[in-house]
Amino acid sequence: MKVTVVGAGNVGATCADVLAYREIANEVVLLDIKEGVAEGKSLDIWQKSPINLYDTRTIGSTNDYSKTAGSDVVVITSGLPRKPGMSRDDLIETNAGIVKQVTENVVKHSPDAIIIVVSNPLDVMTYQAHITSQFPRTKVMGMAGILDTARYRAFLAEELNVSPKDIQAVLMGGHGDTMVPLPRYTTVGGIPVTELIDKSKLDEIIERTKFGGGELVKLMGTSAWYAPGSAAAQMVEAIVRDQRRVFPVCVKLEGEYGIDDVYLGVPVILGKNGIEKVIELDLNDDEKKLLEESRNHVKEVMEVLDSKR
Ligand SMILES: NC(=O)c1ccc[n+]([C@@H]2O[C@H](COP(=O)([O-])OP(=O)(O)OC[C@H]3O[C@@H](n4cnc5c(N)ncnc54)[C@H](O)[C@@H]3O)[C@@H](O)[C@H]2O)c1
Ligand SMILES: O=C(O)C[C@H](O)C(=O)O
Repeated sequence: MKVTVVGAGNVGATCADVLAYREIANEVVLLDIKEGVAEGKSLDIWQKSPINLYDTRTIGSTNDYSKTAGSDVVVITSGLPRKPGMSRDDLIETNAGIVKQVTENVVKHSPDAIIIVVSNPLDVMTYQAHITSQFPRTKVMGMAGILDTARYRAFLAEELNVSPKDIQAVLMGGHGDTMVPLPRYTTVGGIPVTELIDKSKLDEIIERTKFGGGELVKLMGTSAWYAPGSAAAQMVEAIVRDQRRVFPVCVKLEGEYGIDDVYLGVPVILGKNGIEKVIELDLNDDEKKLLEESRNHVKEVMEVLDSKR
């Protein structure tokens, strides 16, 4: 299996590193527009192989897409990260151009690839990759739900003083402040979370999760990369190993949840064909309302993109 990661910055390099040391692919190509960066980082990851004992070959490229040819999966992380005081949507203009240009090259050299978008604003950049590639919706998706859910699970594990491994949860909606956490579908070792934590504390954790990306931007002056890079690698793994994992993933909805033509995070089954199935949960009225608000927000930003095309 061959995987390309476009963008050798914080998220892309982390993703390539996880793909290599977990031997998720035989070959990982890291590509960046900045001279030497991708070559340097992939060489560094390769030189770590005798220490960490893996044989995934990592190859770097300065914007030479011929090296990426025939990739099975392409992860797009290229684009600006936000700085303190910015929203993800503020990145739209610059990143839409970058994602468009990158996707055109990906399609040319890897026409059968499955594309995973990471660049922000996530839902709308997934839309951009989809319209540029013209690939079926099952093969163009965005990574955000695994990350948002991981933050929620980590905060819950800390509060309950239990292993994060035992917390199962699902979050839906756009990757932003309107994301929709679902306490009804959150369990701790099979026990509904609502039996273990009081409502006000759970509400606090949900609020912290919604602004989890911003919390890190404020601390570091740029956005997160360890969890995002690992989350993207986990999606790649589910595809290349045909694991049929159930993850929240950003996908174009075509009537599911009563929503058409909008890119939103929903639970899906992820396997060798990409999105194998969109899972439709039976949401209650409050949850439906939150999802509708999230849908409206993403749709507005999609319209901004449409107006600039
Ligand atoms: N979906 C998520 O959950 C999530 C999480 C974290 C970050 N992000 C987003 O991912 C993106 C990358 O974040 P980062 O922290 O790695 O940023 P970064 O600045 O560290 O890396 C971005 C890289 O993209 C490269 N690049 C820019 N234009 C390019 C082009 N046309 N072709 C190839 N490479 C190009 C840059 O040279 C840079 O190395 C940002 O948009 C950020 O907001 C999304
Ligand atoms: O917050 C950001 O800008 C980056 C990313 O979307 C995140 O949630 O960490």
